[in-house]
Amino acid sequence: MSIIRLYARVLSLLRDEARLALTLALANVALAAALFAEPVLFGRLIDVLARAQAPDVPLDTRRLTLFAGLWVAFGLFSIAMGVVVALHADRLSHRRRLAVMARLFEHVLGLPLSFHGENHSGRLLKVMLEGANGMASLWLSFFREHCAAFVMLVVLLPLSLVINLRLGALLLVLVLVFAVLINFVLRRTQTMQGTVERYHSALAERASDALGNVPVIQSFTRIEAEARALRETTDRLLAAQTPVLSWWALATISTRAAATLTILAVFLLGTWLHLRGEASIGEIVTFMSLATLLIGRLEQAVGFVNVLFMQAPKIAEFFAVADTAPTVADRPDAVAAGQLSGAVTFDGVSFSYDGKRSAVADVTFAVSPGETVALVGATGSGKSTTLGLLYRAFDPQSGTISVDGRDIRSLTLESLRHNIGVVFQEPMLFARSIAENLAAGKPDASEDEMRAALAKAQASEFLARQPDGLATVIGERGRTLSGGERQRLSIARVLLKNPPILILDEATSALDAATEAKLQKALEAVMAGRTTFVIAHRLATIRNADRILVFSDGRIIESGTFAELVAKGGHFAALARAQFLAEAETQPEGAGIAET
Ligand SMILES: Nc1ncnc2c1ncn2[C@@H]1O[C@H](COP(=O)(O)OP(=O)(O)OP(=O)(O)O)[C@@H](O)[C@H]1O
Repeated sequence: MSIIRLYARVLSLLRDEARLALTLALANVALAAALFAEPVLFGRLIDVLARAQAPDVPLDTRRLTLFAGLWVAFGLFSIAMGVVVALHADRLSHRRRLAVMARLFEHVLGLPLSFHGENHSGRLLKVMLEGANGMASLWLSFFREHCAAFVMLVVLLPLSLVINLRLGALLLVLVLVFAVLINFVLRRTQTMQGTVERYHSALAERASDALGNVPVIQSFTRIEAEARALRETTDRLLAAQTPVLSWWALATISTRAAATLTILAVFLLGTWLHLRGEASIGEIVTFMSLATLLIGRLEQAVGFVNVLFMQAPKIAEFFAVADTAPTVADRPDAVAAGQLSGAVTFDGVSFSYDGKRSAVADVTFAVSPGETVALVGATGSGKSTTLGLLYRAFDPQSGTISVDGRDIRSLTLESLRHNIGVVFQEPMLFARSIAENLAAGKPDASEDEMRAALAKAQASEFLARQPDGLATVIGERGRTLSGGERQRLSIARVLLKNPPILILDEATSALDAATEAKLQKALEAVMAGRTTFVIAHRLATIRNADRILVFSDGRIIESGTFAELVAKGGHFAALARAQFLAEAETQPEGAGIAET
C-alpha cells in the first residue's frame, strides 16, 4: 500500500466522527488564513511608517490604526482557533485510538485458530497497540499542525507570486527543492524502514515468548542465552535503523540549509529590487515574514512525512491484521441453533492444516444424543482436530458435519458453540479471579452455582485453601495453581456452561489416580444425558464409553465397544495390552483397567 493511500485510509477511520473532524479541518483552514494575514499586515504597517519618513508626508494614522487593529483581531482569532483545535484534536484522536484498538481486538479474537497458530500473541499485541498509537499520532498531528501547514502552502505560494512575481518564484523554487529531496529520501529508505518494523515485531514476539516461558528458561539455565538472542535482534534492528536515521538527518539538515539560503536570497533580491524602485520596504518585510512562515510550514511538512514514514509500517501491519478475513464465519443465511439435543454426524470429513498433509482424512461416524464416544490413537493421529471441527475451530475441506441433522455451517457460530462445552488439553485459564474464570461458562452464575460446580469437579477442597476464595486471582494461565487444580477448574467452568455436547480432551490427564477416580464418577454423572466425546490416552478412563473410535494418521481404523475391540484383537487390543503391562509394572496395586 502506498504511503498516500495508507494515510487516506488512516484519515477515513475518522468517519465515525466525520462532523467534528470536518469542523476541525475547517478551523485549520481559518487558522492558516489568519496566519497568512499577519505578515501582509505587518508589511502594510511598515509601508505606512516608511512613507511618513518623507518630508511633508504626515503619518496616515487612519490606515495605521486600521492595519494595527486588524492585526490584533487576526492574532486573537488565531489564538482562539488554535486552542479549540488543540483541545478537540487531542480528544478526538484519543477516542479514535481506543475505538480502533477495541475493534481490532474483537476482530482478532474472532479469527480462526489457524491464524493464531501462525501469529504469536506478543506480535499481535504489538501490532494492535503500536498501530493504534501510530494512527493517533497521525490524527493528532494532522489537526494540530499538518492540515494548517498544507493549507498554508497551497494558499501561500500562489499569493506570494501575486504579491511579487520574482520573490514568489524564489519561494516556489524552495518548495520544489524540499519536495525533490524528501521524495528522494523516502524512496531510499522505505524498504529499509519495513525491515526495521519486522525486527520490532520479532523483538516483541521473542520477548513475550520468553516471558511466557520463564520456568523453562530458568530450569534449563537459558537466561543468558535468551538475553543474548534478544540483544542480537536489537543489534540487527539498530543496524537496519541507523541508515534510515542518517538519511532523514541529512534531509533535515539539507532542508534547513535550503531554507537559510532562501531567506538570504529573498533579502538580497528584495534589496536589489528596492534599489531599482521595483519593491517597497514593506514588500521586503512581508516577503521575509512570508518566507519564514513558509519555511516553518515546509519544515512541519517534512516532519509530518517523517512521522508518517516511521509509522507507516506499523499501521500497514495493523491493516493487514484488520483485513484478515475470518475463514470460519457465519453464512449470510445462518440461523440460530437453539437448544440442540446432540446427535452428531461426520460424513466423509477431511481436513488439512497446510493444504498438503491430511490431519483428518475421510472420517465418518454417527453418534446418538447422550452417547459417550471415546477417541483413541497415537499422539498426532487427529483426535483433537476432529473434535475441533465439530465446534468449527476450522472448517473441513471436504465432507459434512451435522448436529441434529443440520449442517453445522447452516447454524450461527455463536449458537453452535453455545451448545458445545470443551475441556481443553491445556486448561487455558485467564489471569483473573477464580469466579471470573468460572463466569466464562455462565456469566450470570451465582456464587452458590459456582461452588456447586467446583464441588462436582472435586475442587471444593482446593477452593478452601485459596486465600480469597472465589476472588483469588490465579496468575497468568493459572500459574499459581497446580496442573490438577487447573484442570478441575476448567472442568467446573464447562459444568456451569451445561451444554448438550461435551468434549473432554485429556481432561483428567493431570490428576492423581485417587482424584481422577473421584472425578471420573463426577464426570460420568455430568456426561449422563449429554453427547460426550472423550479423548484419553489412559484407556482405563474410557472403559465405559458406548463406542470407541480408534484413530491412526487422521483415519478411523477401528470402532466398537471396549469389549468388542479387545475381542477383535486388532490395533486397540494391542494398545490395551501394552497399557496393562505398563500399569502392572509401574503400579502393581494401582487402578489398572481390570480393576476399574
Ligand atoms: N495448529 C496446527 N497447525 C498445523 N498443524 C497442526 C496444528 N494442530 C495440529 N496439527 C497437526 O495435525 C495433526 C493432528 O493433530 P491433533 O492435535 O489433532 O492430534 P491428536 O491425535 O489430538 O494428538 P494428541 O493426542 O497428541 O493430542 C498432527 O500431525 C499435528 O502436528
